[in-house]
Amino acid sequence: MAEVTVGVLALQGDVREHLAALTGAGATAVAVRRPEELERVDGLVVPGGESTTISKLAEAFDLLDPIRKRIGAGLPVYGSCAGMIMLATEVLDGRPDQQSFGGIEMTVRRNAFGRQVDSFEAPVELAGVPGPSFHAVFIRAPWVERVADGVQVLGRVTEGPGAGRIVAVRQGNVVATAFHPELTGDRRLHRWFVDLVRGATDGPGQHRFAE
Ligand SMILES: NC(=O)CC[C@H](N)C(=O)O
Repeated sequence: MAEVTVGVLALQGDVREHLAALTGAGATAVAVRRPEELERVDGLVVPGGESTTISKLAEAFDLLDPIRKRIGAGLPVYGSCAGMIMLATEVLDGRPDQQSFGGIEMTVRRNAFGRQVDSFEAPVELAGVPGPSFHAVFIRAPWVERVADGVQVLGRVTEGPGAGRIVAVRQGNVVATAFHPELTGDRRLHRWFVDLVRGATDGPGQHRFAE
């Protein structure tokens, strides 16, 4: 199987958990803090954490535009929770100066499930990922309020206060979930993403556009 290097944006958030999950899924996993490090990866994970902080640090570390450009050139990217927010073209309830990388034409609402359900767990089935429902962990999670044509809805909350809400999406090579598979032992999503990276990579630094 082709070896692929997947970066984890290491500015803030649950970086270590994603690095471990990617290693477990068969990729070479590296932390990305500088533009030079970004150039070497075949795929990128934007972790959960705090999107306002990740946004500020991405600007301070000169990563905002390089990441936008690589996404535009077809880089496979997966974002969980705050990472989902960073991949949205429109963010509701964000800070006025909050920036995102874009990549998925969608509107997300930060902290959407509200205070009473700051954190909760619910089963979520993901289209394209075989096996039983994910035991999805939501922590001050966003939900997706609108998707443009061309954005595939991969999963919705099936139970509880947010039942029916979209919490997993894909547009081309860019994938996002409102929940955190990196916090559970379930590696199916990371394996699926590593396969997506393999499929998109013809050689180091070469990326095709998604089907
Ligand atoms: N667990 C998380 O990543 C929380 C996301 C956080 N509420 C934000 O707006 O970025």
